Amino acid sequence: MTHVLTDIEGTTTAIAFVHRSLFPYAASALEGFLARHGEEAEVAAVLAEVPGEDKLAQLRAWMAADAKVTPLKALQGLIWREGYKAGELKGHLWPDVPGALRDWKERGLHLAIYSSGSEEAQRLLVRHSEAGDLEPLFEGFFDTRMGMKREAASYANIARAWGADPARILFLSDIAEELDAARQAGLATCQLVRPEDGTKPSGRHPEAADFLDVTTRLSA
Ligand SMILES: CSCCC(=O)C(=O)COP(=O)(O)O
Ligand SMILES: [Mg+2]
Repeated sequence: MTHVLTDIEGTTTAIAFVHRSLFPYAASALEGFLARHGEEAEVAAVLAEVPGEDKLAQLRAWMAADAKVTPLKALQGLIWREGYKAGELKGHLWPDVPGALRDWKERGLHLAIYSSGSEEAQRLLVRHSEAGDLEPLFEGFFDTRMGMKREAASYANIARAWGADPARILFLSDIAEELDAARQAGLATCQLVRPEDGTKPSGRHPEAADFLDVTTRLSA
């Protein structure tokens, strides 16, 4: 294995942090953020991708459905940027994650993230993590612009963009359907089955309880 591609929610980071901190933060800040920044080019460009007249209503409907749609994920990233910079947010990483990532990097492994969260949201979470700035450890931050996470073509797109042989990429996720799609594209897979997140083993992918388990698998 030469490359490790990791999911965030349920893999590096507690599901509870995403659903009880990040998402509520964005939901409560949304209306004020649009009032302050809606005319700015960066935000207006995202809003142009939101269908219908009532952008706020559409965004709130997507939030309620946890829709993994690119314009919502982009806007959440812009809102979280304000929160991280204000010190109101800190990126959660499970205790086993920072040391393992540094170890893998020191071994010469290439590291990247693939999440439905936008590239901006990914960078912010690891830059402002509880373990400090881990952004330099990663070569890539792939999001739904590469495709949806349950589609095999997305992983082929990522391997091509990363310049990596799919068979030498290990994809880490908690979601079996994402791992299925990655396997279909020729990637190696490992399901993170973190008891703290209540993840259920799929029984069709190799499993790890944490990143220390993954290190053991990488060393095998
Ligand atoms: C980068 S932290 C925010 C994660 C996020 O917005 C999200 O929707 C997570 O979805 P995933 O498909 O990566 O579990
Ligand atoms: Mg996940």
